[in-house]
Amino acid sequence: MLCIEGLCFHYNKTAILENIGIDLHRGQMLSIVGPNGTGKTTLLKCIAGIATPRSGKILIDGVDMSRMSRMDHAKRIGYVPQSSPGKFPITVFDAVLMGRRPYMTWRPSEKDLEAVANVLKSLNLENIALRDFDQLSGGQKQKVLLARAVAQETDYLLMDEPTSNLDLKHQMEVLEMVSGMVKKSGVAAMLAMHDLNLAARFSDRIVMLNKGRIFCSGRPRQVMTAQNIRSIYGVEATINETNGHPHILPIRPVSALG
Ligand SMILES: Nc1ncnc2c1ncn2[C@@H]1O[C@H](COP(=O)(O)OP(=O)(O)OP(=O)(O)O)[C@@H](O)[C@H]1O
Repeated sequence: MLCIEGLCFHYNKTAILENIGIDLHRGQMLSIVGPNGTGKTTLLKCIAGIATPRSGKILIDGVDMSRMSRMDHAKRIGYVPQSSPGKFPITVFDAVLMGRRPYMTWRPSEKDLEAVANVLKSLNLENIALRDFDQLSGGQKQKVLLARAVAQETDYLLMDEPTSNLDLKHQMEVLEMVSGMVKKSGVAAMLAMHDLNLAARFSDRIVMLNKGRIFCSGRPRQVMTAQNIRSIYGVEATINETNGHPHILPIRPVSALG
């Protein structure tokens, strides 16, 4: 289990996250939602070890993350950033192979190469395996970064807006794949999501953040209410039920009601 307790994060003197407490169990998909600038990326960066919390604890399977070596952390937590690194002058295959770094010595083993080939196949990336990463489209890059994290074979997968650059088909492909890993392999996934309908459809639980604090959390039906969406997003919305999931239909910004 990934357990976040009383986590606070500041940029200089500005509080960005305050008293965040979240439990993520294996076999669960949890989405973090909330307006722009509310701290979703910062929270994922704290768990990914890129940002250092001012206080609070992150326990990974009972072990305090702050006491883990970088390699131990990398064997447990995979992270797919929101945007790709600036220049990344390597092939797609090599970019995905970087996910195997925690397991490799100075050269990849047969197992590493096989793991990369399997991930490229499952994400339909085989046909671009030898292309330069820098020359890919935004959506292709996003899938390659996901492939790199999947090749890392961690128990916990963090994804920052994993569908933001993807067309409809690729959004479904990526979320179906992650959902399959969660259900079949017992991986736990935490996703920062802007698309509330995709979050409602694929998540077991949703945490709604507002101004760096947890506003509410629970099953999609408990969180995706017209009242919560009005309070947090300032949007009047109708919530319908489609295939057993809440479906949010935004009507208008609350301020435009006059
Ligand atoms: N390097 C930084 N220095 C100072 N403040 C920062 C820095 N990075 C982010 N922030 C601030 O931290 C707050 C939270 O940002 P964060 O990116 O975590 O929000 P978010 O919920 O992921 O936003 P979005 O939905 O727009 O991606 C914002 O107010 C942002 O301006």
